[in-house]
Amino acid sequence: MEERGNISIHTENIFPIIKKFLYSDHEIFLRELVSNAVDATQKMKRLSAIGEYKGDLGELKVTVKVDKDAKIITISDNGIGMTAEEIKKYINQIAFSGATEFVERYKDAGEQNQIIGQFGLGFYSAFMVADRVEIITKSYKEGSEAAHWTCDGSTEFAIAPAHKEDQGTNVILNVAADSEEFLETARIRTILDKYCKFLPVPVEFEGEIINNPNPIWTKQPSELTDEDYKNFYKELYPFSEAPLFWIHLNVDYPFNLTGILYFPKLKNDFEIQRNKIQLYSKQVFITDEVKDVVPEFLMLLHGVIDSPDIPLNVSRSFLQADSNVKKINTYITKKVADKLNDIFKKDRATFETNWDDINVFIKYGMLSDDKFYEKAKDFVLLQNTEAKYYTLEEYKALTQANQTDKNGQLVMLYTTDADKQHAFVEAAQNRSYDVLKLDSIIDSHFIGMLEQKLEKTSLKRVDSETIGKLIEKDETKDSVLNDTEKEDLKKIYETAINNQNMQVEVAPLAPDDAPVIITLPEFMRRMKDMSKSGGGGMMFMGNMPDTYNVTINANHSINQRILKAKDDNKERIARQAFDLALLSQNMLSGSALTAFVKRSVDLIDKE
Ligand SMILES: Nc1ncnc2c1ncn2[C@@H]1O[C@H](COP(=O)(O)OP(=O)(O)OP(=O)(O)O)[C@@H](O)[C@H]1O
Repeated sequence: MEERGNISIHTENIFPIIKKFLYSDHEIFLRELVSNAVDATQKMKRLSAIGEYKGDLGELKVTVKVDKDAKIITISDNGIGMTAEEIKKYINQIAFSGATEFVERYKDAGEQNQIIGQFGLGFYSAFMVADRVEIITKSYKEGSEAAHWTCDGSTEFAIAPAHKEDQGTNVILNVAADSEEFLETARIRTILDKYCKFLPVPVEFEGEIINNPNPIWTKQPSELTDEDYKNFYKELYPFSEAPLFWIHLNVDYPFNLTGILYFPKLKNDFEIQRNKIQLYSKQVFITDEVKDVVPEFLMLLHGVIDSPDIPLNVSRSFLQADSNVKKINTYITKKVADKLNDIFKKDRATFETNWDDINVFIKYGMLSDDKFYEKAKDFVLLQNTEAKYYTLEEYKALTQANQTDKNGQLVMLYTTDADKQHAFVEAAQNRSYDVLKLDSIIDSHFIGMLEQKLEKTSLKRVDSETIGKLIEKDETKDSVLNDTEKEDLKKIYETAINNQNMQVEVAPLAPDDAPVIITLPEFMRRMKDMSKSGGGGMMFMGNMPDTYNVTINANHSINQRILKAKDDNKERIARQAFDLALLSQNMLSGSALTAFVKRSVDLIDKE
């Protein structure tokens, strides 16, 4: 006999809310219904395991079918099914989650975490796409009668006896006119692929099993080979290059979390590579926007995190304040640091080979997270121009004796472009100084951080001063020129250069140092860099022209020759020497370059 009734008071406003609130995400109905079907089959397994169900389980499976002509989507399972009473209780009284009762009854059997649904939207999300929903279901309980429930999206429902051979549930959606896009098999396949790819029970669509019910993150690391991890990466990102290495996460206290994080080969465009971590709850895909769950600097990693303890359908600000999320954040950071330390200790060669790809994570992490800095300071590497790698400690040991200045400050030299700054790198090497390669965007911040954290240490770009000034020692160099000669030389050069932004100075350098050296002071450059990246209230600096220091080597024979040259030739030679300095730094162009070439031809012609 058919029975009619009203869905409980809680539901008065639920349908408009479901339709409106979830408007943008209608496709989620399929995730919810397939998840319910999967839960029902899992419960069956559970009942069989604890001896409550003695029959043959058969092949537990969920099937999704689309009948475009009849405008119907059916989600079927051979799980526990429901009696008419259970439908009334679990489906009609929607505020009363069936899972709660299930857990109550079986909590002593353990593993109830596996059973509780956490997705919050539930069965009624079906009404986002259907104007009539039917359930035909038969309980696993012996002698149960099948039941047929129908509801048209109002608060009224009908329930009647039905015929169904096997236990299990068919949820039948009569798709609404405004949702017919979901009758396209391609669309359904895409949705299944997104949310159901790793559900723990086989899901069939169009005669095929579309999921991998045993993804590797649910297994023990000891069961898995490197090949397994690499293959899984391919499964997740079919078009990506093989990952460098990975971390298998596995924790059950104080929260539950499993997963695998991969270190990808980094491309230049970091933005594109973000949001490559997928968040699951009990193998159901939730989102790939993991901001707040994963520390910012680790968002460049790829992979999967699965946790039933992450609150899912809550607002962002709540997520940030959630204590589980904070713990998860800390845990992941620690695991990543430990893993890196492990590789560094066990296989430094591999660590060095991969440095180009991982240094951005590590530096970014050190900059943004003090705890990570504390761990990473032991394995962060500095690379010098000879492509050798040192830890901070090792590098200090290497340079301390030779590169400590007269004030006891250790000066580490670096280049941002070993080719362009070649003359300066060579001048440093001539003094047996070591030069680091710090050339990525993040390095300018990294340099600042090192200066703050390392005691009595500064970093200077190799072309920011003449070598004698970069690392000032106590020794004073004798000058071959007296003060009047120096003053004369300065004036000759000033006239020859004729540019206010070039600060000329005459200094006694080594005779084999270059005759003219042009430098952009470290302080000036950093301020300009800062204003370019919009920080530090230094915006005005960005518009100022670069002011270079031009150091004339008093001890170089050319400069002595200039003083002795005929008056009309003095400035010509000075200009030529200055242009050569510009040339060595790639700063000579336009009419100055043309003039230089002409002058050079003249000079050769005269020889
Ligand atoms: N395919 C099914 N087979 C058996 N029981 C089902 C099925 N679908 C739903 N149910 C019952 O209906 C209840 C309500 O489902 P609903 O999806 O609204 O909430 P839930 O699954 O408990 O929690 P969630 O909000 O996570 O979905 C379930 O707990 C379950 O007892």
